[in-house]
Amino acid sequence: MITAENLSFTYRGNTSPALNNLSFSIPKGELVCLCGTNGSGKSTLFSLLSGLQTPSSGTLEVGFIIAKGNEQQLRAQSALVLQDADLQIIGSTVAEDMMLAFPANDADAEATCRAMAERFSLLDHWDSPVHALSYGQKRKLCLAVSLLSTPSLLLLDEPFSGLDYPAMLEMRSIMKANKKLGLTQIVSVHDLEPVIDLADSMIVLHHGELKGTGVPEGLLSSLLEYGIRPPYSWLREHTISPWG
Ligand SMILES: Nc1ncnc2c1ncn2[C@@H]1O[C@H](COP(=O)(O)OP(=O)(O)OP(=O)(O)O)[C@@H](O)[C@H]1O
Repeated sequence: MITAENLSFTYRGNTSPALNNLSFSIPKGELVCLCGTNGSGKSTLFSLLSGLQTPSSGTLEVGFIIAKGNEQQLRAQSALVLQDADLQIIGSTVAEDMMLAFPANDADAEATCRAMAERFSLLDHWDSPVHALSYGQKRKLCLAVSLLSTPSLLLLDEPFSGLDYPAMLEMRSIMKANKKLGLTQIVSVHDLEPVIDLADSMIVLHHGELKGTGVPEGLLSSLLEYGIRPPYSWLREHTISPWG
């Protein structure tokens, strides 16, 4: 369970808050669609949820970890997958990038990493230099590495951007599999189409304010007001059609 109560955050040197007085809760295992226009505060919320930033005021509880004050534990339990894979990959090969998630003396590390590489269809690239991977493969590598730490919260920043149709289908399959495993996932998107049918709930941000939270059906009609385009099936006949 994730709970935010009157959560606010202001960047150093800024006069207005990037997030202002947010209160919401997310049950364990949900897939949440986080949406808002550019600058609405999505990345900032991810920074707080992943322990990279500390709330300026209010509280944030992830599992039994309460920020502020426990950001280190928050970092251990939340996995943030950035939109730009090149900012996240630190190894020189797929194998090295994955193995860096474990201490050097961990005897089980290679088997665990190879199993994860297989799940993400990266095993054939095990010894490939990371610069030789495609954009989509790099993004899968980041996701695979983030899951190696068995997080309880997965934060995906624009996971569909730049992916082709088969890769988008694969990303959806990964999310569905994560959901089956009971992993809580928050997915930040500008375009709702490829994910809204998988979402249990939504969080809508606008200029750092929370404009809505709850099941998609209760929020989709209000989105245009905040510069977010509802999915086509909702505009046409107020339904959420399976994407694919
Ligand atoms: N490092 C920073 N220093 C100062 N202000 C920042 C910083 N990062 C973000 N901001 C400001 O905080 C507000 C929220 O930005 P944030 O990046 O969280 O929005 P976002 O919803 O993720 O946007 P986008 O969709 O463009 O990625 C914006 O007004 C932005 O200018």
